[in-house]
Amino acid sequence: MAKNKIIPIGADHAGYQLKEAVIKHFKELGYEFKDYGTHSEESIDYPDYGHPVANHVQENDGTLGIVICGSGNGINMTVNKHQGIRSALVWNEELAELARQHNDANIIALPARFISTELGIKMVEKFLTTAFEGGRHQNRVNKIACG
Ligand SMILES: O=C(CO)[C@H](O)[C@H](O)[C@H](O)COP(=O)(O)O
Repeated sequence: MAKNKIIPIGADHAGYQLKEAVIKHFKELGYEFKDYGTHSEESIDYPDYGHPVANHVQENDGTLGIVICGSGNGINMTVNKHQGIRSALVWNEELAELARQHNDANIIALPARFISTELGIKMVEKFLTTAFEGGRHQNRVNKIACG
């Protein structure tokens, strides 16, 4: 994704520290973020921080977003309720790459309590720098949408 596109990011309290680390690392590389919170480790509800990221991606074509919670599941389920959102919960670099190459994922969901900061950053890097392959995958992606 082009560095001049703003990356929406949101996390719950379990993902707060990783969110801060991701923003710091990628800002140093020239990326820009819209940080939808949360802004501390005080306990909150992940949907309140996932929905704004999904809305942002829906409203800005070609944008890639990042969501983080403890397991990654709750916030991943939240954003995937939005039309046109394809969020992938990833556990290693190859899955982050495949989510872009094969699924044209537009949000990456990270399980902060189960991965290192270093791995989280590596997966985000793969996600942001890998293109959708199209071809046979385009037809499949088209068939994901329903309703
Ligand atoms: O949504 C989740 C589970 O699917 C996340 O892992 C949350 O971060 C987790 O449930 C938060 O748990 P806590 O005990 O309230 O900190």
